[in-house]
Amino acid sequence: MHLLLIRHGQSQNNYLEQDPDYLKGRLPDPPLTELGRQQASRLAEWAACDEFYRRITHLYTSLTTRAVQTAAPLAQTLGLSVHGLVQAYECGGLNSGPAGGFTPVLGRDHTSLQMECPVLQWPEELEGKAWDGGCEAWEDRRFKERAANVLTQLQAIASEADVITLITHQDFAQYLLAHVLGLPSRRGHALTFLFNNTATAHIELRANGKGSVHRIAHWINRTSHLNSDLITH
Ligand SMILES: O=C(O)[C@@H](CO)OP(=O)(O)O
Repeated sequence: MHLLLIRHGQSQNNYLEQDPDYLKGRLPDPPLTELGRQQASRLAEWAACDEFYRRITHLYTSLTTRAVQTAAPLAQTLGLSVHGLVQAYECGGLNSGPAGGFTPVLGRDHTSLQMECPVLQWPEELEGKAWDGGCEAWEDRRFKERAANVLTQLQAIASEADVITLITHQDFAQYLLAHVLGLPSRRGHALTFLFNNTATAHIELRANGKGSVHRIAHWINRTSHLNSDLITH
């Protein structure tokens, strides 16, 4: 299986991170900025012309607004539906942030998120319900467990030649990459891999015929679809 991880485009929170009042202005479930939408469009345009991206067989996304908005142009270009993956959200889940006492915040429902991405398929486990936002304590073991679950879910649906794409988040991608590459565990906020907005990471899991699997990192943090003035972190 080929796993293509994509970080969402620049969100309003990513933009605000340069502001000293960031923690006060932080939104629980921020939308993309105009620049973030441009990044997502560039990725879709790139995908239409790139041999590897045109092989994408499945599109999955976290149920945050910024991830679903990033999925929309890519899905349209590739003519694929987008499947919501409950556990692919950012570490910590949706909450009001430090200024709001980290109060849990509910996620959106299917109808509302379909306004961002009409081809969004709702996860069966949430049938008739909105996403609960996944608010969780900041504990390394939770993120590792979620990353392992997400990869198990994706591997269960994938055949060897499939290219499975998941739109996810900077911190959670660190756990996914560590798990899929078999790296030692990381702790806290330290980043192992730079993962810019709409950057991609391509990891291949290839059975070697002797009962084990080769893990091949083809690339991490690729932003070939963006001019340098569109690269943000
Ligand atoms: O939650 C966030 O704001 C950041 C944390 O680094 O992650 P992402 O922008 O990838 O969602």
